[in-house]
Amino acid sequence: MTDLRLAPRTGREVRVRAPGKVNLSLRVGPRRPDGYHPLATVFQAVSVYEDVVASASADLRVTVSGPQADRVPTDASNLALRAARALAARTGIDEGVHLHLHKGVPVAGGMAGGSADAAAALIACDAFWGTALSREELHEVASELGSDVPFLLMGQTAVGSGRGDLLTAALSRGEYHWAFGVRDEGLATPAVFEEFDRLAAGREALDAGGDVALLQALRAGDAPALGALLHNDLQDAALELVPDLVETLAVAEDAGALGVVVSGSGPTVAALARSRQHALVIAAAMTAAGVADAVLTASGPVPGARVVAGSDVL
Ligand SMILES: C[C@@](CO)(OP(=O)(O)O)[C@H](O)COP(=O)(O)OP(=O)(O)OC[C@H]1O[C@@H](n2ccc(N)nc2=O)[C@H](O)[C@@H]1O
Ligand SMILES: Nc1ncnc2c1ncn2[C@@H]1O[C@H](COP(=O)(O)OP(=O)(O)O)[C@@H](O)[C@H]1O
Repeated sequence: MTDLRLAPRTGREVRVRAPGKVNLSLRVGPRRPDGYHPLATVFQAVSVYEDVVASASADLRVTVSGPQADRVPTDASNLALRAARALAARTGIDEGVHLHLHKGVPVAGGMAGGSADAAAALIACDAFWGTALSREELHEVASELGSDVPFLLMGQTAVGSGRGDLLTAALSRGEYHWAFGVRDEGLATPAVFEEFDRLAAGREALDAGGDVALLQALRAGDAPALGALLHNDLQDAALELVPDLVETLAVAEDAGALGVVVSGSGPTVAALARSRQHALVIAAAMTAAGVADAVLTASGPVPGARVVAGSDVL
């Protein structure tokens, strides 16, 4: 029998899980003087996850695992480290933490994996350091870190305005099933907004009331209606930068998707399926046609960043 006193002492750790997202609708207005664009968006959190573990360390440090880990910076620019630093500054904490990120969300794919890491790191460090911020305070820190971070704290379904950080929960009935076509080569969000500016020069102001029918479809749990209403103003810009995405969208549509759309700033393609089984069929069609480097299936809506286990391991 193992003598527990001889086992390595791994110390206390806090585990947090945060989801990725898809923008069911993303409407973009003209660039503001501060460089951001006003958005009217409907977010859905989906069951593609980032797992973050906080444990003791003398300094602030991050390690990363998962299929695309080599594409994630581990220096001070890492969004999880930035989140830890922002929380420490706000609460006057002068302690270290080691954050390990296991990434399930595609990197630079328009599904907000980095923002999910930031949201998860906020929850993890808040529990690890015992700073016990309120939801409102966490939301404030989150919105300083990035436009998408507050939604990954909140999860489920929400309408976003401002630069995407002002949120109102939206009613949604039932479960929606997705297939995602992922590219090895990501797209940088600022580059896609720049391309949008180039294409949209002179276009109308933001159509903030454009999602009434989509929100009604969500309330009714009407997946076919939702599929027909999926919308992304950044899609043309993403297609301009990665023209092959047209084929990915077409293959998913031919496989019977209820609707297809580029997720956020892309290049991930999101296809709404009739069922979990149908999502697997669409994913297989994308793989067989060679129009995606990897495929994922998921469902939504799911909760935002939350502690899944925290223990004192002796
Ligand atoms: C496009 C969206 C849609 O949900 O998602 P992703 O595709 O990145 O996942 C988001 O607006 C991205 O949010 P996030 O990735 O947090 O962006 P931020 O860090 O705040 O901003 C990165 C850059 O994107 C541009 N940006 C972002 C948000 C916004 N409303 N207008 C912008 O012009 C700006 O150039 C900014 O410097
Ligand atoms: N923890 C992180 N995970 C992923 N990317 C990160 C992280 N921290 C910083 N980044 C940087 O942010 C970029 C985009 O982040 P990500 O959230 O994955 O994509 P998107 O904004 O398209 O949803 C990456 O290319 C990477 O350089």
